[in-house]
Amino acid sequence: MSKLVGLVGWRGMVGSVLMDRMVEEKDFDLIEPLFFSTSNAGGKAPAMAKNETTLQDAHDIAALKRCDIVITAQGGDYTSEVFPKLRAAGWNGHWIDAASTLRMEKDAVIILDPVNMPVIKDALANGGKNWVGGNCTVSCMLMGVGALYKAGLVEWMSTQTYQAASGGGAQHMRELLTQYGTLNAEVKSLLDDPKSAILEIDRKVIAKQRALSSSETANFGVPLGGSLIPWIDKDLGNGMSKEEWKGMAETNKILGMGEGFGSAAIPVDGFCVRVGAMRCHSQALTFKLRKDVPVADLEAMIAADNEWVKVVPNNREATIKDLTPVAVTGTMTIPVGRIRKLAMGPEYVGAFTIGDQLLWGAAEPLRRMLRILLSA
Ligand SMILES: NC(=O)C1=CN([C@@H]2O[C@H](COP(=O)(O)OP(=O)(O)OC[C@H]3O[C@@H](n4cnc5c(N)ncnc54)[C@H](OP(=O)(O)O)[C@@H]3O)[C@@H](O)[C@H]2O)C=CC1
Ligand SMILES: N[C@@H](CC(=O)OP(=O)(O)O)C(=O)O
Repeated sequence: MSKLVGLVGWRGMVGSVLMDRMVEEKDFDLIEPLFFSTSNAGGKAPAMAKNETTLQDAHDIAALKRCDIVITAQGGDYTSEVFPKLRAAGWNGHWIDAASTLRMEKDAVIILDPVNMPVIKDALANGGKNWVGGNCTVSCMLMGVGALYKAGLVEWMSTQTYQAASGGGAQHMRELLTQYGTLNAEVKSLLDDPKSAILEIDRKVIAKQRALSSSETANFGVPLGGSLIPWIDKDLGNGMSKEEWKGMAETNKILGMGEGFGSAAIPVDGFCVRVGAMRCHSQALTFKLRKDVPVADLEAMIAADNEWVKVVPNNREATIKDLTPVAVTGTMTIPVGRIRKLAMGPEYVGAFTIGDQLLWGAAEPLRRMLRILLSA
């Protein structure tokens, strides 16, 4: 008999991408889905429903308890409220979650199976039941350059990120586009006149950016269109943003290294920056390798690591064509390019990588974990 799989958060942005991928990969052929809602219990479940066509109340512990597996992309507040109650009620099913809430819990595994299948298998063999998707930036980075970690080559890594508006959620994407629209409208007549002075356009744009209404900056707090914001997530009070903290903590946990695994953690640190891209997170990486390895060998290792990674030749033409958010958005491809030795010495290597933060950064690891559980 098919497993009963509860789906919570399926109509949100991450959830919608997840549903699309599940349909594409025919995951629904293998399960009996039970759709939940926090706002429309009793309503009609989406077309993927089979026998269970009524939306269940996502806060109804008894309804959730019926499920063999629950997948949620509803968000951290939902997880904080419902997950402890569900476990306390004696539910022993598998919980697959997109939110960060449980990620660093001892009994939770951060799932990214092309990178850490051994860690997942080990946890499964030991009765693991809690599976959490990683931070989008970390997951996309490891899909690209995980090979260097697996080979034990990385002494440390520094990341400089260029994170898209979608990381904040749907409203942030809308706000970014509204800001771009407002700025364009402000100088439209000057742009239409090829003889207009660029410095006048520039003056008007900066004046408008500084005067954007509070409703036009309600989500980011400041203008992002035509600007950037070098802070993402909470202020940890020690000069570090929470997004930056996740880089080292999650990279090591995903790889089964550092605290809790009886080995030294690999240092990962840098700056996380919000830019005016829509839904792809990009990162410039600096590696200190444990030894001097030729660039061609590094490229070969990266290219052979998984079926989605694609090495982009380090030349201008290939880079501007294939190594941009516009090229990558909506695809499963993880391009890694700009791979070259840096001036600091032969063990120092630079690379640039991009991933769709709603696919590999959020939805895809969840549906792949479902498949792993179904085939276990
Ligand atoms: N955004 C991101 O980049 C990432 C997000 N995550 C995690 O996933 C969680 C969900 O994120 P995200 O998908 O962006 O959140 P959304 O705000 O898009 O969706 C969350 C929920 O909001 C409710 N909702 C209310 N109004 C609407 C509407 N107009 N359209 C769709 N849904 C609506 C839905 O619940 P209901 O149907 O019950 O009303 C939905 O499941 C995050 O909180 C985070 O924990 C993880 C990785 C990346
Ligand atoms: N913080 C990420 C998005 C996200 O949801 O991250 P996390 O899953 O670690 O909370 C960003 O803003 O780009």
